[in-house]
This record gives sequence, structure tokens and C-alpha cells, in this order.
Amino acid sequence: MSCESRIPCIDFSKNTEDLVEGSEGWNDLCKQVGEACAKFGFFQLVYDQAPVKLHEELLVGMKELFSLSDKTKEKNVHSKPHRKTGYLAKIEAVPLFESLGIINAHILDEAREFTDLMWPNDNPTLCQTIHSVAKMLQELEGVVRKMIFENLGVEDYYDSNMKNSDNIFRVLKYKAPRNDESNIGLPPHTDKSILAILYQYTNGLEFLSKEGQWLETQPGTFIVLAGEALMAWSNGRIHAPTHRVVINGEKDRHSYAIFATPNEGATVEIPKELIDKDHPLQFRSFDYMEFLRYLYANPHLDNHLKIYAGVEAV
Ligand SMILES: O=C(O)CCC(=O)C(=O)O
Ligand SMILES: [Fe+2]
Repeated sequence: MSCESRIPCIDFSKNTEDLVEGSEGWNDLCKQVGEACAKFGFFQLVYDQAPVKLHEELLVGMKELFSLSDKTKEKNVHSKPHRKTGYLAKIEAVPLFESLGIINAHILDEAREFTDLMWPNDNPTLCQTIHSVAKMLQELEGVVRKMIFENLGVEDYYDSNMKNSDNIFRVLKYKAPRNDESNIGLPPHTDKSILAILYQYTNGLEFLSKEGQWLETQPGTFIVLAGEALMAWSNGRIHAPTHRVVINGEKDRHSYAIFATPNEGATVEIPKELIDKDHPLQFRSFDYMEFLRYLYANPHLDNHLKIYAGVEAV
């Protein structure tokens, strides 16, 4: 799989040894991942170990899922304050967009709870598919996070950081716009999560480069992107990129993603090792769920994190 040349592309499949911690390949990947996350905040990830069949099965299941009645999909109520764990649709600002989120679907019982809710008569195939994909992405996210921490020299924080996070697996659908509708599937935004790993079946996801250009990504590879929780935690060393979704063509667009986020009660606190004369403290410690509550209570604001937890330079 080739990548757009202006976008960092990191190959995890070249050699299985590369994913063995401490190997030469691992150290090289840590550097590539760390640099891409600092400079761009995202990269395309080649990971051939992901069976093509799994993406195809999930797409079939996703279409089945989205064709259920609204009443059924609305049963997937979000766990507060994470709106993204529930059913999101019919939002005025994003009329083409629809999504269903499941918290910790890498745990089989959680995936089953979701499919049982949608299909009281069972859908064991989709339950298994969701679980397998979420598990693969959850593991992959853990590897990427470890590489970032190693590259920043703060790997001692890795275990507690992982322990204090959850993941949200989401399937997303964007209706093809009618002639009189805008083709913006999701307007420009930054994610509030730690890291997301996303797969798009058709193109449409675009990133704003630091130079102000929109960069298109290709379908068929995983895309890793950093969110504001990681940007803040890293004292601004990791970039949380602005991105948007544009619907090209006349077909509905589907994607799926895992979003790692701090869990209930978790505090985002910058490690002391990442604060120095050249990198003064940018954010005070904050409770992540409280931040989300603030965010949802103030939808009219921009730059929530800076206002909520930013430390003025002295
Ligand atoms: O569907 C996509 O490609 C992107 C979704 C996204 O950016 C989000 O859910 O935050
Ligand atoms: Fe996003």
C-alpha cells in the first residue's frame, strides 16, 4: 500500500521483529512515530497483519447496523459525559453524519452487550467481528502510544497511562449529499482523545498541515491521529491536528475508528520530565471528564482546552 507523499507513512509490516521492543527495528519505528506525531500529529500506518476479510466483514455488518430503525439505534445510550459512546445522528450542523460508539469493545462481553441491544435475537457474527477489530486496534493503539512515550523519554508513565484510559470503538456513516447539500461530512475539528486509529473505506478524511494546506488521505490504510488529551499531557510536544471529512462522489461513506481516552477519574498531568526552560508548563492538571463536561456546556467556544486548563506564560 502506497501513501500520499506529503503525509508520513510508517510501515509496521516490514519485519515482524520490528514490533519486538528493544530491537533495532523497534527503535527506528519509535523515532519515526514520535517525529510524525510531533510534526504532523498524524500518519498513515501500514499494517498488513490486519486481515482484509475483517474490514470487509465489518463493512457488511456496519451497513446492517445503520439500516436498523432509529428507535433501535437510539437504545445505544451514551455513558456520560462521553457523547461519542452513544448514537449520534440528525445533528443540524452535520446532517450527513451518523455514528454508533461502544466503550471497550475489545472486551467480548461489552461487544455482546451492544449487539444484544441492537438485535435481541442475537447477531453473533457481527459481535465477533466488532470484538476482533476493536481488540486489534486497541493493541495497535497501545503499541503506538508506547512508541510515542519511548521517544519522549517518559516510558515509565506508560503503564499507569494505559491503566487510566478506556477506548471507544465507533462505526461512522456519512450519507452522500444531495445536490443542494454541502459535501462537508464533519467540519474542521481536533479530537479530544489521546490517540485514534481510523480506517476509511473511501477517501474523504483531510488534515490541515501546519502550513495551512488541506492534505488528503487515502483509503485502505490505518490512520493514526493524536488528540488534545495527548497534546496537553505531552506539554504541547505532540500536535493535535485539525481535520475534516469531505464526501466525494455519490456513494455513502463508511469508516471506523478506535479512540483512546482518559477514563472516569483520570487526571491529565504533564510529567515533570517534559517541563523545562525551553518547554514551560502549558496546561495545569485537569480532570478529563470535567473537561468534557465543560466542553459540552460551552459549545459556542473555540479552543476549549486552552481556556479551561491553559497556563498563561509568565
Ligand atoms: O470518519 C472519519 O474519517 C473521521 C471521523 C472523525 O474525525 C471523528 O469522529 O472525530
Ligand atoms: Fe476527528
